[in-house]
Amino acid sequence: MTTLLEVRGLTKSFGGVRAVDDCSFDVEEGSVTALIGPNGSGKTTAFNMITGYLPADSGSLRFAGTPYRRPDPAKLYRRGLTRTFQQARIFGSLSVRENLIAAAGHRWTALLGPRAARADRARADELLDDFGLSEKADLKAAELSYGQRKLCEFAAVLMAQPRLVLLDEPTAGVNPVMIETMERHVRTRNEQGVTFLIVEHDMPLVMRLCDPVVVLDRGRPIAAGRPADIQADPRVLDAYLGE
Ligand SMILES: Nc1ncnc2c1ncn2[C@@H]1O[C@H](COP(=O)(O)OP(=O)(O)OP(=O)(O)O)[C@@H](O)[C@H]1O
Repeated sequence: MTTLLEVRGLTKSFGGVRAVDDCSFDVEEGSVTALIGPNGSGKTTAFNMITGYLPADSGSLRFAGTPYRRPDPAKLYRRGLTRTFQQARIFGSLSVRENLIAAAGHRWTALLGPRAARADRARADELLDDFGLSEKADLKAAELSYGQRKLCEFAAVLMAQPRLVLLDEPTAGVNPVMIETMERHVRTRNEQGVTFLIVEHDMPLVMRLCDPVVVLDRGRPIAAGRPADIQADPRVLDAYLGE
């Protein structure tokens, strides 16, 4: 296996709170890696630093062999690292299809001509079909249900054909059918070669879907390994019981 993402010594404090503390871990290409930990253990802050949405106080990362000291979200996106958010970030006033086309990242589609525009539209329609959203394609995204917005955002981040997708709580607040749907899409894309790093609180889902599992506690990784080993690790049990 090759390492797709190396996180080294990431640290971030907010005032007196050290949210992420000398955090290092790897994401192997082809894996579905989980990042778990009790509430407030620094998962989202780590995601925000990895994707360039928040500057780190110190630390670095390497993605696909390239080091990034100050990662920039747009640059990482073009290189194949993308993410979703806890609260899906979509453009409510655009149609569902337009959200996907916008996410293709071809800012110059108009200049590239109608062929490029047709290719983006065709890919958007293919993804909408895969995600069961074809019937919603022309609706304004604001009209989607909460779970459908999450699906729309997931489909949109696939437009740029990423190598690594970070999902921040993909199943938070969605119904059990939607949880299964999300799981199925992660599995399918992973079989097609997409690597995932997932923050998730639904432990049965993490145990079914993810390997390895990295556990954060107070901003530091305290364990990393196979789901069964993580479940039985006393340090992990202590971290969750102490929550
Ligand atoms: N912008 C901010 N300003 C101040 N403190 C922050 C900020 N963002 C996060 N924190 C603090 O940093 C710590 C880590 O928060 P973070 O949201 O990264 O944890 P988390 O593991 O993602 O939590 P949860 O599972 O509840 O989403 C918490 O103590 C939180 O209150």
